[in-house]
Amino acid sequence: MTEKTSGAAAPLLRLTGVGKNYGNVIALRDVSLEASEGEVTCVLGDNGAGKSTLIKVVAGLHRHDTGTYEVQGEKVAFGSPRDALDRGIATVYQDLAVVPLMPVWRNFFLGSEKRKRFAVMDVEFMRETTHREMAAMGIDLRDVNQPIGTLSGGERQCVAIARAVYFGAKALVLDEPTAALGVKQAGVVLRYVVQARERGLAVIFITHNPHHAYPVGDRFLILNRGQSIGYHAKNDITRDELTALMAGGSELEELAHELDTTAAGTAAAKELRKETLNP
Ligand SMILES: Nc1ncnc2c1ncn2[C@@H]1O[C@H](COP(=O)(O)OP(=O)(O)OP(=O)(O)O)[C@@H](O)[C@H]1O
Repeated sequence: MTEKTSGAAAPLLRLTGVGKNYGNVIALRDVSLEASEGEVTCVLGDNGAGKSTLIKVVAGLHRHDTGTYEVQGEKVAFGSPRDALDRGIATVYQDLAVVPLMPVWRNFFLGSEKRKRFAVMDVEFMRETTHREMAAMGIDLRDVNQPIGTLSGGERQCVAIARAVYFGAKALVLDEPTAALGVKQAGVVLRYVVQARERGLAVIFITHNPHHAYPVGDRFLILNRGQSIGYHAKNDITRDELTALMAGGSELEELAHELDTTAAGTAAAKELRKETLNP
């Protein structure tokens, strides 16, 4: 477990025994997690595991029904994403709310435009700032005037991350930022995740890919059907163990067991077990 030198200081964000129902669907049950400055907490889970619901609680879109949510040691129950943002919790969704035909800098400042006297937009300032902030995160944009729609998916994610950092986020919640990306682009985004951590943010990184989570994560929460099936610090778990847990360990064993009833099936079951433990 990565011990913080700050000793007794409360983590930036802490969920304890949180539950959330949609009518009689239990989307989350008794889930706990912490996110501290300068750390990446990964939340892993398959479809329907409860990842989106967890994000919505953290981001202020939904209130939790049970358990507690604390920010810097203070209990909160956000009524809207604005409340969460006011406490420094910024969420970057996979389907980024960008205006594709507008320049990168306009998207960077969208809704928070810098103005000079007589409400005239300070375009120069916004262009320079966008370029500088992107460079600080390790991306050298040739032209901040280019429409954001011309950037790659990975670069667009990076603009959103840089923007959140610039506007003072203390905690950054990333909703499957690498899901729709190829290996190279995913690598670019992972580099940003590390950058955000280096800049002292508490990062919550939602993903279903243990190969993306493991290299950048400090803690790992694995969800399955709304419940935690593991919460580990990096030095408590290997990448292979994380992958096996994520693959739904017992479910795969069940699948292998079913396959293992004929000679041909035995070979496939063996393969499946091997795959799960040594991806
Ligand atoms: N608005 C809703 N009303 C009813 N049930 C819901 C609602 N949103 C989610 N659920 C249910 O809650 C459970 C958790 O869903 P959630 O979307 O949080 O999972 P997820 O891990 O994000 O999955 P995915 O990766 O497929 O988005 C699922 O069984 C889902 O069907």
